[in-house]
Amino acid sequence: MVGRTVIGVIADDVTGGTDVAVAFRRAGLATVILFGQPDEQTILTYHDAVVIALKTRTLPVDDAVAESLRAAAWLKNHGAVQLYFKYCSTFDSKPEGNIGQVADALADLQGARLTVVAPSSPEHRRTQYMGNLFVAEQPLAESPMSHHPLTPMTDSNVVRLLTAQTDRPVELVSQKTVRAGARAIRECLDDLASRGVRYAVTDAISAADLQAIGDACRDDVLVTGAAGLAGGLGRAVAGTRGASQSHGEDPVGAGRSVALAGSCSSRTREQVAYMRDHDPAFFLDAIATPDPEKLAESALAWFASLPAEARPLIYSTLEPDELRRSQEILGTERSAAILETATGLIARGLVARGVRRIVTAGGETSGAVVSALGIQGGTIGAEIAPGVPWIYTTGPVPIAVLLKSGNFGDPELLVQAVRAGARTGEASLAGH
Ligand SMILES: Nc1ncnc2c1ncn2[C@@H]1O[C@H](COP(=O)(O)OP(=O)(O)O)[C@@H](O)[C@H]1O
Ligand SMILES: O=C(O)[C@@H](O)C(=O)COP(=O)(O)O
Repeated sequence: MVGRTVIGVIADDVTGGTDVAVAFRRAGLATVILFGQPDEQTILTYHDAVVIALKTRTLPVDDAVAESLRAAAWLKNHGAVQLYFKYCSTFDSKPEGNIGQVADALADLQGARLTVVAPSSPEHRRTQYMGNLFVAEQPLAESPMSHHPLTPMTDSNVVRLLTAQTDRPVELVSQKTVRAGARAIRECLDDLASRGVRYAVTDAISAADLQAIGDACRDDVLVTGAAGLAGGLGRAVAGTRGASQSHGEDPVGAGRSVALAGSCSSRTREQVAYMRDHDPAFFLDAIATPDPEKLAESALAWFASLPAEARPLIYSTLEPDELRRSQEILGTERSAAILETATGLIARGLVARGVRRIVTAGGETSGAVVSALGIQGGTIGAEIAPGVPWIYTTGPVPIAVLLKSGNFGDPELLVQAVRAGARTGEASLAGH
């Protein structure tokens, strides 16, 4: 172990926060996750890495910058010497921001000359070559991410995407340099810095590439990327190679379990379709009932009518053409706000009715649930899929939450997650 809080992590959404927390923990660092801005009462025992999971990805730029700086200041006051800005492995952002602006603000706070930008996360099949980001076999802009409800990604080139979000010079560190190893990467970064470049968008297509980048920027005051680089950096900082901390024990055990899905990603659509074939399911129809309180009431009344052993799904997930219709009728932001508010109210109602295990699909959706439940933090439990751990909340009545990124997990994940909780109170991914 490293011996003090060395890495302070600012994640731009809560599923990204859990993903990056797992990456640092797997690297051998004692890691804690906090949701939203901690206050002065937040008690922090000893940790190597502290993740603050925010919900800033789709906020207006100025708000996202202010929230990120506040979290960064807290982390620095609590001992962090290095900051890690975690954004999505598919660089989810609007054309105008706000990854670039948040990175600018954090770089100024840290006095960083040059900052690495590496969204690649090969474990999740996100790779970057010659600045172009791929989702499995497809360029980002041709992948299902081009249909995202809030941040449709229609350009695959990270240098271009970032350049549109910052006035500072951006250059590529290509795969050739990365393959030459950590020393060559470091020399390249130093050369770029001496030429006034401020961001190095760095290719990576394998875990070994990310390890070399992590080794190269081990001492940088600001590093940015997805969970892939966090793993490389974490191992470089910990001085270990893949040492894995044991995960926290499950304090919740068997309990009523419900899945809430708000993601419309292709993987979540498969997971929802699979779960609808296996378990009772309730569709949140925002067009028919554009009032979050009423929508939540009807979902909770439906839940109350189910037998106690049911493991239901409550979802708003739609196919891209249906989603477009919903957004045309209600407006993109209004429909998201209605559904996120409703889902938060439902989560609160479920906990009031004795539910102790909640599985959520979607980053914004998970953020709405965490905030409605007032969850301030938790310990990281076993992963049910790579980057998708159970989190056991702190507080007098702990609950287990599984905050699933829209794109992660096998098609059976939601069904397995609600069953694993109901049967044994535990589910883990072999090998992690
Ligand atoms: N039926 C729908 N109509 C309009 N917006 C929707 C619908 N279902 C979900 N959404 C919104 O789409 C967004 C999905 O984002 P998110 O939860 O982050 O998923 P992902 O992890 O796939 O990005 C949320 O704001 C959610 O409220
Ligand atoms: O990096 C990733 O892909 C994830 O950690 C992530 O950020 C998830 O975001 P959502 O897809 O919005 O859940």
